[in-house]
Amino acid sequence: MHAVINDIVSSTEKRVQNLNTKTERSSAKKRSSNKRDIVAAIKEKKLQGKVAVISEVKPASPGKKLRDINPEDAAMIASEMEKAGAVAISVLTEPEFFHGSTDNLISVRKKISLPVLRKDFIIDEIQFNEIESDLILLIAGILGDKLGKMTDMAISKGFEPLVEVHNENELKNALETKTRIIGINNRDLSNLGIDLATTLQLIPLVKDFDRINGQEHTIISESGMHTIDDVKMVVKAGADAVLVGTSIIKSGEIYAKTKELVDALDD
Ligand SMILES: O=P(O)(O)OC[C@@H](O)[C@@H](O)c1c[nH]c2ccccc12
Repeated sequence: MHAVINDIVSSTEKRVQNLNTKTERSSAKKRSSNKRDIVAAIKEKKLQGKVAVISEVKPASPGKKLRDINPEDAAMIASEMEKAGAVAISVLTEPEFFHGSTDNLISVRKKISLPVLRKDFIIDEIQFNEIESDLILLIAGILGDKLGKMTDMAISKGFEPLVEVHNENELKNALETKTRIIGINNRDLSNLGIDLATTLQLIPLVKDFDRINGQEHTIISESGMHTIDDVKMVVKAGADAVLVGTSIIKSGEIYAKTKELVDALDD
């Protein structure tokens, strides 16, 4: 794997060690019971002819600062995203490489009523006890054969898992878990390169699997989408939702840019 992802994982291992010394393993937190159901919300958006946009509160990506975001800003940004019709809000909580924070997520979740995704590198179950969120990201390429167990554990803690894949092997692994939601990351974590064709290649494999097994996964195309045409392309290919961070944050017009993507299918 590439240096950046290795660095992110080692930095996450240190965070996990700190959590362990704080003995938070015993203070198991369950997500609060008022369920913000993203699967139902995505279906509803689609029925309205709108694009289900998961809009991301993202201060930076590795080596690229986007915008300083403190908890107060995070709530304001998320609130504009909600007004513009976003179906859910993703909040980076990884501190070192993405400049995120758990305080940003707490502040967002208090302010808005949409489902909130915790965007972080989850490698140990103790991280489930850190903070409440509606969804939690599990990255197949990082968890490897721990993916199934971590998915079960996330569900038992009351989280909706979003299992992220980037290639066919990771997808096969993901489809063996109990997740209802598959995220197809167009960004290759090993070199950070973007290729929207990743979504187009993997969607048919999910659809085939679902047809054969009588299942219905919700598919989210993630990363690297900037324009109305980008979004139209992945939706036409069968994506149920899109996850967009950089282009919304960088635009400086959170409401207008989110709305533009939500309305991408309007004539
Ligand atoms: O900023 P973008 O290219 O619109 O991408 C958003 C989101 O998909 C991206 O932040 C992301 C996808 N998977 C991740 C895993 C960890 C951290 C971040 C991510």
